[in-house]
Amino acid sequence: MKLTKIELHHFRNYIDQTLDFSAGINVFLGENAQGKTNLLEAIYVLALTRSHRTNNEKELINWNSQTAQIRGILQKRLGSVPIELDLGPKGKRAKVNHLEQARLSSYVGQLNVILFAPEDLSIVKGAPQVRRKFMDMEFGQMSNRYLYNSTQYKKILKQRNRYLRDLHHHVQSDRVYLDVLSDQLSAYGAEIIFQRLQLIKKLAKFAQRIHSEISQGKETLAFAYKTAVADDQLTSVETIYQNLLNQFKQIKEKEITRSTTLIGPHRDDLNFVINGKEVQSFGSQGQQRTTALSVKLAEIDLMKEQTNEYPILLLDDVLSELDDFRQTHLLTAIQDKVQTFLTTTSLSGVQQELLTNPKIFRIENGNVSLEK
Ligand SMILES: Nc1ncnc2c1ncn2[C@@H]1O[C@H](COP(=O)(O)OP(=O)(O)OP(=O)(O)O)[C@@H](O)[C@H]1O
Repeated sequence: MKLTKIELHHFRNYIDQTLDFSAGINVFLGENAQGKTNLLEAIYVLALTRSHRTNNEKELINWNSQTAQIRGILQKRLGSVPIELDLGPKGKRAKVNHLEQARLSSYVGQLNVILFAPEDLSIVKGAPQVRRKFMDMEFGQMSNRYLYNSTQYKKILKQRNRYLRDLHHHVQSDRVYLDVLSDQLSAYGAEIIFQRLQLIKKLAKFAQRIHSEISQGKETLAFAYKTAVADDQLTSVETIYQNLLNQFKQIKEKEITRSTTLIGPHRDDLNFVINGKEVQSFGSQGQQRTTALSVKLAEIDLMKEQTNEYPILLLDDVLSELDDFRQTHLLTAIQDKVQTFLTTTSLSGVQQELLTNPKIFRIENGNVSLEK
């Protein structure tokens, strides 16, 4: 999959901007605070309908405007597909082939992106929510079912937490309704956990091979999914569902006292293990970086396997964070396969011989010019 063109209207500091992209490497080059990341963000938002760096969508719209539009032309195996996302005070509207989509979840997945930013280097050591967000963002793009389940799960989780609070403060007393919410949460939660397990297994297979290559055969990387559901109950959606439901019955009083849902995929975690030891606790900085890189590269392969198209790679100021050896791995792995967009303040820290025919866009205060 390639993004051949993008049009921005009133998106951040871009008033009216049209850019034609190379199918290979595209570089957004410029000083700080000129609008490089805004361009990557526009591609990310066009793909996922939400930003990777803000939950406040108003921030995406130019300060002097009420609405913003992002349009893109995708080149897929089966032909060219125009997509469009409109942002405004009434929310978001998405179009594919000029047809408005009733649900955003049916739109996500048209354009698949993988973002690699310096924060991703903390995927190993960072807080568990970083890894949960990672799973939700990646798996949601690969599977509409996953995206639907996690949207429903979040909705019911919110309701359930509110209801637990009400029970705690005696605003409500009907425990049967709590059981109804527990049942619904267990059903969506079981789907999510089961799908995560399956996709993690596939992701691990690719990551293992890549990690072994980068570590020159010295290290074996494995993934461990941490959940409140007992290992021997993880065999099917049904067993996970029953297990969650039973646990909810047992911890009901505790949850009311704490006014929050204590188990489920929103509390789960993903751990990385090298040669039998958890990288989180024991890994060196180098091992953590190699793990992060292996996971990112594995995502590309997994997305290709799941969707039959290579995703687009967005590298936000990350090359300068990687040493030559890891840079070489990254750039060789994507060469001639994956359309890439990277931001940098300078090309001097980048191994330019590995950037084949890059199209270089110079960004100055929201103005874009092509570098000869
Ligand atoms: N909603 C908005 N409307 C207008 N301008 C905005 C808006 N949001 C951000 N900007 C401007 O965008 C610029 C920041 O752009 P961006 O985050 O892309 O920086 P960058 O070029 O990636 O720099 P760095 O290398 O520091 O990350 C700032 O000048 C900021 O004032």
